[in-house]
Amino acid sequence: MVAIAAKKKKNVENFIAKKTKKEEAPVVKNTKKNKIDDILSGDDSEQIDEFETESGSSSDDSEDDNQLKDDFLAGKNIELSSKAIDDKRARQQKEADDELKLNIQEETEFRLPTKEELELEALGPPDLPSLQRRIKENIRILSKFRTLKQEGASRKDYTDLLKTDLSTYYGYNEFLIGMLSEMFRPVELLELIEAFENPRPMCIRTNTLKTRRRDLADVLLNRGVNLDPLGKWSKVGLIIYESQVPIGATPEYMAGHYMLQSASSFLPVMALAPQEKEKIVDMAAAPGLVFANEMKKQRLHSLSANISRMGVTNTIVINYDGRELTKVLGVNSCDRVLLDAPCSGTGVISKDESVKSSKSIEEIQKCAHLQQQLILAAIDLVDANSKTGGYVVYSTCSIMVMENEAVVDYALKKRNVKLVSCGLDFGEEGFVNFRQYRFHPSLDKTRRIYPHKLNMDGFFVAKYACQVHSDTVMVLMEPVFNTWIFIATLDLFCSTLEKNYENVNLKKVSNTNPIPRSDVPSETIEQDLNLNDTDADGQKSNKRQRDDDEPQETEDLNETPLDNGKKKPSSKLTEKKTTSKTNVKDNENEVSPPKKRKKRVFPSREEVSKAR
Ligand SMILES: C[S@@+](CC[C@H](N)C(=O)[O-])C[C@H]1O[C@@H](n2cnc3c(N)ncnc32)[C@H](O)[C@@H]1O
Repeated sequence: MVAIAAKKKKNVENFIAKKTKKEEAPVVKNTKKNKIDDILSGDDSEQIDEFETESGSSSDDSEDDNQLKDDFLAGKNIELSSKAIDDKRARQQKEADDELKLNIQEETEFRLPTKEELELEALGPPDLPSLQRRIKENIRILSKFRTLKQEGASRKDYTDLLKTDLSTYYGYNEFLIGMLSEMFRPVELLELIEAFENPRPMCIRTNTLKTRRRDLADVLLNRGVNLDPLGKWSKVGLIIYESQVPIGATPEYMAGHYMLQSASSFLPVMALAPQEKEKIVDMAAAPGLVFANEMKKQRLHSLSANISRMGVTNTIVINYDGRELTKVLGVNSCDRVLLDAPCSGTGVISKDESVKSSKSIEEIQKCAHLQQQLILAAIDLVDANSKTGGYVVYSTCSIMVMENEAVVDYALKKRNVKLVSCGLDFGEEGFVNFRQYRFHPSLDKTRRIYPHKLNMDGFFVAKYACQVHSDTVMVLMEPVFNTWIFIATLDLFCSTLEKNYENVNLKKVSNTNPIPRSDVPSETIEQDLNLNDTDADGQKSNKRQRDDDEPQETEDLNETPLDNGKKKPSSKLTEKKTTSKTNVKDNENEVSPPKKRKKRVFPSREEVSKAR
């Protein structure tokens, strides 16, 4: 006992020493105590409190105070000390006055640049500090528009400038910045974009087949890894702040004690939520089987390597296009399907900056079309009459509505399934209304994860599920590149997994397909998604071409956002949207020539990051 206590104490000391060195943790602030509470016993809390006190004592103020204290102790004249205090106060007052003056100056000075000024600006390299100031000022004005706006200027003048400035400053293409600005208010848009500039914290998932999180944390702490539990919602995750050893090459990693995984990626398996009794009892009674399918041959090697490293033994790796799986495994042959679909990656820009400028409407449509096909195949694999149910979880690391709510809504219309809660008590509700689109009301049961809100990768989860009482077959469709397979398996086998989540999101209620729903408006986003006449179900789509003069809604930066960041459907109609829509359609069908645009001069990536 004494030896264990001493070891724990040493761990704490190590931990504290490391914490002092590291920068402030991105997700969990003030967590040293939490961590110790969670990982170790309470004996060392005094030291931790001490550390916290010490760590907060290096400000300018305390330096000044120490100086005063030293002077006083050295017997210097008390008047001197008093003068020093007065000087300090005067200095602080002057700084505050200067800042106030600067603010007033900025408030009165900001004006929208003229067309000529903008044209001139576009000819030279961008002045990034001025752009940054202008973005901030613009957003400040937009958030108090009536009071602060320039006389005669419209909201659109400001939002157009904002979109252009954001594109130039952060390197986004016009399409993506336009899409994002339709989803978020200006302040939140900037928060999101800023969040994409920074990496998310590294997380690991404990392989509970081989170890316990507490033991793993202990070993890693001793190796010089600075870590914390990943929050109350996960019992197996650890967040890594800093490490003196490569996390992907420790002996514990090699031995399959953990898996590197982003926090968002924990969610689909949580949403699938096999319940403890079902898993353990039923699995022991009739061992579970996981089909891990991956279409790309070159990814099979790492998939198999992971499976074997993690000690997973109940898995069959197969190599098919997910859309063909019903032919391979049979229609209505499975109890659950997890579809972590291939997507545009617009939720993980911090991992892949190229997404900022490489994604176009055509590419998003292409992804969405494939996702539609995959989700139908996933549902078709599930047996609605299965004793255990038949749940499908759909997830993407995209934040585009077209790849998420629109795909889920599409499946609701094409199959006899229903949405139920994901069982995740965080994240934003999925959109029910977006621009002119109206999705099924139950879409509010899906979950959106944003980096600026939760410091997790942008993600979307919807659970397509049937009630399960014991697991016999689980198909991880396509997605299992390197994680789901054993994660799902671990969750099936182990009693330490997350639970207490409502078990269903989209429930397959019948193996027959529905007649078209009449409770939704005929025009939905799916019509925008289908690039050709055949829909994802292989049937002729009833896609209706939008008349060019059909009224469109305003850009959402011009609309009043709802409190939760969603936009109220607006009845205000503008020409602008019709124009941009026509341009998109022009690309597809060449109806009319797109408007000529001046080519913008973008700074090089190096230029931008250097300046920033
Ligand atoms: C989002 S990733 C899956 C990531 C995985 N779940 C993980 O956590 O590591 C999507 C995967 O879908 C695969 N894929 C793309 N098109 C597919 C298709 N038609 N059928 C099956 N898999 C496909 C890609 O090769 C990629 O590995």
